[in-house]
Amino acid sequence: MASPVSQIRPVVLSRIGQPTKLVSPIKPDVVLTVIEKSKQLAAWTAVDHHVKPEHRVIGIGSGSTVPYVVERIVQLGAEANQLRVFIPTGFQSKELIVSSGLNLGDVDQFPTIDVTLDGADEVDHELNCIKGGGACHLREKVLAEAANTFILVADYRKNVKYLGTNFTPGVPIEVVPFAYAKVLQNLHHILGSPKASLRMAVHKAGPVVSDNGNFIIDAPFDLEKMKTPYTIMTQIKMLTGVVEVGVFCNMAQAAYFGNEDGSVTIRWNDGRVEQVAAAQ
Ligand SMILES: O=C[C@H](O)[C@H](O)[C@H](O)COP(=O)(O)O
Repeated sequence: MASPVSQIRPVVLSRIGQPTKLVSPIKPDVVLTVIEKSKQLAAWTAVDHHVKPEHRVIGIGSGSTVPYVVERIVQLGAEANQLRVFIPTGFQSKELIVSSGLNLGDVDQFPTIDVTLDGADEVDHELNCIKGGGACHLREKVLAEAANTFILVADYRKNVKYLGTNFTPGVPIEVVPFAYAKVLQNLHHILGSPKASLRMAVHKAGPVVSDNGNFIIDAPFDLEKMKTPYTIMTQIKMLTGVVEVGVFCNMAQAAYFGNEDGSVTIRWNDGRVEQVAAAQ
């Protein structure tokens, strides 16, 4: 299948007296700042390491880092991708897959995925992570579980010792709408998150509604509690009305972090940490 972005070339914006700026072809309105460049480095390197020629079913996550995953996959060429099917984690990644000319599938057709690549809001040294800053964590967790290999991609700000260090809105929790007030009450008074709140939409009156028609609660916990993410995750998940919790434990094989200096840090689930030069 021909891809509209199969001939990706970096776009160089240059005006007299101004520094040259790289612009991503897949995000043409985004000048590659250090942070954007870091996301791209992580994504490209992860694709180079984990998307193998024999892979046929590939999970595509959500967020602002994942477009660079798709950018690199498209660079593999139409021939490499023609027998592949790409599974989205929500509306955004579905649009990304379709607009990139890649074949779209769904996890109910392909419950086993070769590799899923996804972003994260924060990742600790044991590869536990917070996800759901974009309200996509339910589908993301399903695709992470369905994958033989689950890989995280992020910029250097997400590489932390303990969850909740830089990402402060709290743990994203998807809840069925009619139960939100009760779940909030339980978070405030039983689980120790007095500032837990319903996520409100920005350009719409009322709450954020997920791709699954549910509400999202953000529940910040103190750092001591976040040092045991599995416990927090299971306690929240036990609350009636909770559909999924944006804490992922023991799921990722590796996390790729693009750094400010152009290198990439790779954390593996066996504790190894590697520093590699960026993908070209
Ligand atoms: O719901 C959104 C997802 O979990 C994203 O993968 C996460 O928020 C990270 O997004 P970004 O790459 O934009 O930081």
